[in-house]
Amino acid sequence: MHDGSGRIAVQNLSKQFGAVNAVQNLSFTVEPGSVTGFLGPNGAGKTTTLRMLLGLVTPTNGTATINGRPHDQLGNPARVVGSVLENEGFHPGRTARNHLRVYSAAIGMPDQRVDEVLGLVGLSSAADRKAGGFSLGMRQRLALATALLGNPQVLVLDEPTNGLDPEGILWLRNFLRAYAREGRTVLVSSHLLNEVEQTIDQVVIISQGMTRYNGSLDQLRKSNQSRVLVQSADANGLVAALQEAGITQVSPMPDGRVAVSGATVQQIGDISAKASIAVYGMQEETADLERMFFQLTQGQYSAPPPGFQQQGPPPGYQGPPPGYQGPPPGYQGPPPGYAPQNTPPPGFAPPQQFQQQGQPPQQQQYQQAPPQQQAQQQGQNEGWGGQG
Ligand SMILES: Nc1ncnc2c1ncn2[C@@H]1O[C@H](COP(=O)(O)OP(=O)(O)OP(=O)(O)O)[C@@H](O)[C@H]1O
Repeated sequence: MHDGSGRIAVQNLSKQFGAVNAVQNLSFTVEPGSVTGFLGPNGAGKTTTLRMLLGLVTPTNGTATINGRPHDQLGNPARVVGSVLENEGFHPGRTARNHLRVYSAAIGMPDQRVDEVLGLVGLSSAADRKAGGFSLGMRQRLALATALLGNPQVLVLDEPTNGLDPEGILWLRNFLRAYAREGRTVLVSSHLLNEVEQTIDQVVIISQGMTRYNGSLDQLRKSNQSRVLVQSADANGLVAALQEAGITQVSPMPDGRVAVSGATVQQIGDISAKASIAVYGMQEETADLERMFFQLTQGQYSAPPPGFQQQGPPPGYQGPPPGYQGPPPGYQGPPPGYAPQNTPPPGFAPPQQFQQQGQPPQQQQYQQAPPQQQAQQQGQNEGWGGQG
């Protein structure tokens, strides 16, 4: 039997598809009581890892367990773990209620649970509509309702914000945080840190199939990795001089400045003086979370997000706080082959979040759960438009 701990443990997990190393020696644990973000750029190996955890793909090496057991040894797994993976299919001619009844019967839950989960995801008023006519956001909710049927201790969601409008994202955030507060385990994958940043407390960051960071989001935020922006008489000369001195995280910026990580202002000043390059100014800049995520996963982006290099420190910024002690615990170094890239190659498509900015919110297409169903949510879900 499983140990009932709610813990997810991934140990030395690898998956090779022919020549593709989709996941390489990945290890992390996810504890109950918090929402953990499983983050990495497109193709990092998130879906493959989750599919191994859910028994849908056989690992080449290593183990992925829930409650100390692989998925196929969980007994009635739907009562332990609920999941929503990409491309969930529904019979288009079947109503939401009937779809849920089929699944509910298959895992031995009473029909009454169907109405409960419809209420939990705010689909009660659409219960008798055919799933074929549902919007993407509604299909996401129906998939979540299906995952919740077994009242599982562990919830695993792959890119759950896809297709949700801002209101839906807020609703999902409140729902997941409340679910975790009940002592359950929630693991949510995303390639967009900013979409899950306000939802998660713990984070596992992977890139190129390997773990880059595993720890609390707060710790990552507080680590204050900084860089120095240098205005000099000769940017190329300064880059060469710094690299010769063994400082490798050096990137010329479009505005003529040079961004340097892993070196102090004094070191940079000494190196430029030795190379006889005049320095007109230096600014220390603390990394924001988005930039740290980018740094941790940089090897896999084809180019930095637009504006990435241009960001300056906020007004009033006075350098890193006293006591800065380097990268956070859990940081496992830059990806192999990391090389700063400053100019997007031809055909560069910016990450999705930048394409999405400025789009009008979609019209709300279904109704807030009635009060008695909200009550069923044990105070956890504040409903549409609820406050985070
Ligand atoms: N069935 C498969 N056969 C061959 N290669 C695969 C298969 N599934 C995944 N891959 C490859 O494994 C790598 C990791 O893919 P995966 O879908 O796990 O990444 P991901 O982090 O979930 O990406 P995304 O954010 O785009 O969903 C990719 O290079 C992908 O092309």
